[in-house]
Amino acid sequence: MDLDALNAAFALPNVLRFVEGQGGLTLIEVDNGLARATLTAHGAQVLSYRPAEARDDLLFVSERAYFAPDQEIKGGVPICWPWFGRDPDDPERIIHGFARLRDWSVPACEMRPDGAIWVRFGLADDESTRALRPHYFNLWVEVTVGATLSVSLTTRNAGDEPFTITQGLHAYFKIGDPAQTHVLGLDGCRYLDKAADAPPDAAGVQSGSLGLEAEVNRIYESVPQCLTIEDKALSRRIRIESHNSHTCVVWNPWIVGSRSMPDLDDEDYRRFVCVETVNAASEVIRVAPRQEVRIGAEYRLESL
Ligand SMILES: O=P(O)(O)OC[C@H]1O[C@H](O)[C@H](O)[C@@H](O)[C@@H]1O
Repeated sequence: MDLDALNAAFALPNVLRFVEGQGGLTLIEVDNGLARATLTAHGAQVLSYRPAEARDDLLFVSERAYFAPDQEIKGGVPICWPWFGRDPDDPERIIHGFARLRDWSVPACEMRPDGAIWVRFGLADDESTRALRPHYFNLWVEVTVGATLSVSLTTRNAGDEPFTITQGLHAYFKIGDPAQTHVLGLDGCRYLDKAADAPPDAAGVQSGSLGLEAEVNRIYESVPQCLTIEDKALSRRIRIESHNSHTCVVWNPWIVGSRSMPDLDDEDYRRFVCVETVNAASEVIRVAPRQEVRIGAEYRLESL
């Protein structure tokens, strides 16, 4: 990407600049008084967000994450599209779709009246995407870095045939200690249990808050709009407000899972939990010709 051109168009002295990061990836560094954040055009991914008064980052990024043009980055808020989980057309394909492997363009970037920085990333179909899915599309990821962090993903069907997608904002939240972390707001929600030792069609109903004591890999259905991660070790709450999503994936790979993933440290299961705003499982989204659909989430940190 042409960093000089991006900086000439959008840089704001001491507030926003484009730099080259590890693996040659394009990074956007933001420090606007409300928060500090790092975004990358690779996958249109937020890598880091820390509000001005916060001690710790909202997000986790693995120290073993790959930073390379054709790899996904383990951490931050990966964008999963046009399939979430396994591709129903071909389960051998990369999990969670191709959007997070691509370099997105940065067509717009501005400071809002309240001082927040808004960035728009764009991606459109090309020969290689049409080889995987024969769809004509425009995608936008919009990120707002302010007193809260907002991420949204808009899909526009640019063709004449309807298509279906599943998708997700696969947020990796930093935690201080799994034993002192709970996910609140899922009480009474049905879930599909995808943990490695669960039988193929295992399901359950959440009772009370969800603690982290073993592998968790659950797809919760009909979830409320607002969920909370309470983290006593970091003395904070993370509020997650989702839009156009009624499904939430909670994932912590625990010890065996962390050890099995080359881009995670063996101990990383102690350092994050994923609480993902998704359209997945039975929540498949149909996009009619010329129609736009949007999924989004706003993340807010509060002290305990
Ligand atoms: O592809 P990754 O970023 O490693 O994420 C991988 C994980 O994502 C989701 O949370 C799924 O529910 C898990 O089954 C999967 O293992």
